[in-house]
Amino acid sequence: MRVKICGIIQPQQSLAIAALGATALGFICVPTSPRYVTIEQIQAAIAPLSDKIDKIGVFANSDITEISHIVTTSGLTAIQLHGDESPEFCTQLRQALPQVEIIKALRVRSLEHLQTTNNYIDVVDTLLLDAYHPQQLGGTGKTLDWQMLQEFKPRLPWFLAGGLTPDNIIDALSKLHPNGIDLSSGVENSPGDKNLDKVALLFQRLNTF
Ligand SMILES: O=C(O)c1ccccc1NCC(=O)[C@H](O)[C@H](O)COP(=O)(O)O
Repeated sequence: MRVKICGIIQPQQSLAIAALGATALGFICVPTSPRYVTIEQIQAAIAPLSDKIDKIGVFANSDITEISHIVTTSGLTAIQLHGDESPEFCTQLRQALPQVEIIKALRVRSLEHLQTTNNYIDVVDTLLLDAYHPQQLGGTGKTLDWQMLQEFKPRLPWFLAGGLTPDNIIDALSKLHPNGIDLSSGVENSPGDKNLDKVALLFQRLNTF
């Protein structure tokens, strides 16, 4: 299973978190986020990492020129679209960056809204389900309604996100079967400052599951 730790700011934490077992690290390229990182910060965080680790840039409603510039200059290997990007936008992004994994995040508002993931099946590689918050785009610590996801079995691999912590992860995985999990605030001291003891506890719990 893929394990993504998102919202990394400090280069030394990226190496430590990869060493603890993360398969993917997320870098927030959304300027309004307290976890926002510049191209230079991403380069510094990515430099010591092995090729096996996925380096995911998180964007929200950015244009293709900007995404392409950040991805190609920083060394990111995947793009997570966390805003209101349409399937048409995803198709154009694929044409611009054919080698890069595209992950479409959906901030799930309702069961009906969840069905909109069907529109992305042919145009992205991976889906990510996050919790909806009226004021914040992500990193909210808010948990999804797992009951609502019981029947969610898309044709694409998917990440479960939203309020996951070392304390609730086993409960989540005993109810749902995502291909990956994504944690941010549940393993932090404060936005962008990851708590390595909590990250270690997460992998300890995952290893016993
Ligand atoms: O984390 C942010 O600050 C953020 C800001 C704007 C768009 C997306 C953002 N995060 C996206 C993520 O992938 C987070 O890992 C995801 O929302 C889960 O966060 P959390 O509930 O804190 O585990």
